[in-house]
Amino acid sequence: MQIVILDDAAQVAAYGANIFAKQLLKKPASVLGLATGSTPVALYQQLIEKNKAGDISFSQATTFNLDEYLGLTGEHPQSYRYFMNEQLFNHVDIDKQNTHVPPGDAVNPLVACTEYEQKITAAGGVDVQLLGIGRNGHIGFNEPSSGLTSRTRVKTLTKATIEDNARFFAEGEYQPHLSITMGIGTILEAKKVVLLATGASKADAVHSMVEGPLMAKCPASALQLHKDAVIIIDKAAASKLEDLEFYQHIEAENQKLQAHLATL
Ligand SMILES: N[C@@H]1[C@@H](O)[C@H](O)[C@@H](COP(=O)(O)O)O[C@@H]1O
Repeated sequence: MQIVILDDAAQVAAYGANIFAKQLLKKPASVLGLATGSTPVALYQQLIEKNKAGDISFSQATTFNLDEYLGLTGEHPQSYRYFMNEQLFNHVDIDKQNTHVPPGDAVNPLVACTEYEQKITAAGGVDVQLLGIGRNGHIGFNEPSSGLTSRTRVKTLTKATIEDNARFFAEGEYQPHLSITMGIGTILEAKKVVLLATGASKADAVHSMVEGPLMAKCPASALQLHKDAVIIIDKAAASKLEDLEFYQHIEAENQKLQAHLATL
């Protein structure tokens, strides 16, 4: 794991956006794995700005989102399809036909899960997967106890996740308890994964992910198995890491090496 500790959420978003921008410059027809939640919003804003400035283009890109609420259509304002349209797709030069979010209104959700996996494979697999993390260590909607080799499937949300996400729903509004999510095994097949976490409320989850044992109780700990996982966090989210100074030292050395390599 590469652990990048930055001062604040704005720096986290900028660092993450640069990874995606570089990926699009290197390979315009990239397959990008995308995430919802409040954390990636600032990163998407940066990508929109870079696109409007003509620095990057999504015209050849394909995207696959991690998850969707089961029971909501893409027109529902709390659906993740709606979120992605609002936060990114409507503002960049992407062909919406090439954007994929698991179908929350699928007649047969099990078939939809298999088809989603097939589409990812047919696209050549995900080049860079963006992730947030839940306070309980979930990635996508892979809640604690999720199989570490799981594939796209229907998952039941925990009470804690429902409560965390209740802020997006109006009082009395129907809030789904089920989702379709890429599995942990699906996520681990991305060539690179980039996880963002900001704020003190994520400090315990970040600690378990980075320094805890590999365990289904903390689904994000599965990223310890990935050969190219970049964890970008602010100081508040890093505040419970035991070896904080060591990670900062590694990153400083890493920056020096990158600067040297750029001169060759
Ligand atoms: N399914 C999403 C996750 O993909 C996201 O990482 C998490 C954290 O969201 P936030 O960034 O708002 O804390 O929320 C939801 O449960």
